Amino acid sequence: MTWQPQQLPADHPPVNSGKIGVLIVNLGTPEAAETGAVRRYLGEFLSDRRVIEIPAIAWQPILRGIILNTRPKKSAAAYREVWTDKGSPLAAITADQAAGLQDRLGESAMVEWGMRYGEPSIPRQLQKLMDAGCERILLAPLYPQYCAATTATVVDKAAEWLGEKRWQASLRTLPPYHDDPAYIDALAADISRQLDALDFTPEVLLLSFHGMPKRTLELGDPYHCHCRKTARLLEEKMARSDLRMVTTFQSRFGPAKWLTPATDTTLEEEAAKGTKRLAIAAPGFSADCLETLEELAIRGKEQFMEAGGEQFATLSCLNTSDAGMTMLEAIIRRELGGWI
Ligand SMILES: C=CC1=C(C)c2cc3[nH]c(cc4nc(cc5[nH]c(cc1n2)c(C)c5CCC(=O)O)C(CCC(=O)O)=C4C)c(C)c3C=C
Ligand SMILES: [Fe+2]
Ligand SMILES: [Fe+2]
Repeated sequence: MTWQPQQLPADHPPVNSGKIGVLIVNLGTPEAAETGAVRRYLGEFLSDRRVIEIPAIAWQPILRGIILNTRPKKSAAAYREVWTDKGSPLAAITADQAAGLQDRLGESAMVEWGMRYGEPSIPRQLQKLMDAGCERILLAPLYPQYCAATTATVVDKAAEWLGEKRWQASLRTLPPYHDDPAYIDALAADISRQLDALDFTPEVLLLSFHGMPKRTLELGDPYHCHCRKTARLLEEKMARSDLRMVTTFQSRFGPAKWLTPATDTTLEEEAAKGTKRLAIAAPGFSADCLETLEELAIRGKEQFMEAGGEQFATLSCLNTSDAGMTMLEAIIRRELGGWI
């Protein structure tokens, strides 16, 4: 029997289009700063076995019976404090990063953005790229430090989608870039620029990374080591003898032991031991979000000032800064090597 084009499966892209797709991915965020939307988002996020490593039979009753009845109202109030005209900051900034990357890559690749939890979902965006003829796709989780709860779960979700395809697009994934000179240089330049623009001279620069349960370090997750290495390289690169740099971990969740030192207790301890002027940066977050704009810039400031601090500044993440976009373009282009 001779091959007929109409025999192509319905989900097949245009033949030999040769197009390349890039999907940048971040964590996910609620659709609205309202209790119901936050409950739906947290329900999906906190049901991920990569995020909460407790057997579902024990965890789901706690999640459905307690957490989803209490936390969404509190979190929605926090989201309202940082919500923008364009929606959640994390979604708005990620969309802008994709548009900026598209401008920089031009015709050589089609760029989309997606979220691991909520919308636009990874399957939806992978399908969009494939429908547009992309046969090769670079999946780029925008987490500089590898963590099973973030990087690996993005790859799991894409693999789940691939598992339903008869004819799969070829997929590459962006490796962690915690020690990549392009990333360290971008952070050093952007943080130095922001420090120089402050109207005070900080004594301490806190480098606050998202926390993880301590057990994940003991189980072999490289996340903690990646954060420490980023911090060490950044400190070396910035070479500021006038500034004491301290690495901390934020956003503790639940009763288990998390990585230490914790950002909130460090802020109080620093103030208590006499530090008056402090700046805080969050190098592990590619985009500003609830964790930086509310937890650090609002709650963190309150904690430091109430404990005796006098001047406090939260620095922006790389977002769509020149330094950040130049870094993103460089690491994505490198990964597309051989394709474009
Ligand atoms: C056990 C719970 C959590 C783990 C593990 C965890 C890991 C983790 N998270 C990020 C990045 C982000 N987390 C964000 C919000 C957020 N994180 C948790 C819990 C865990 N995170 C919760 C419950 C929330 C929601 C907000 C709240 O109710 O407090 C965000 C911001 C999302 C936004 O909409 O702005 C980011 C980004 C990393 C990098 C990480 C592990 C390394
Ligand atoms: Fe988180
Ligand atoms: Fe938080």
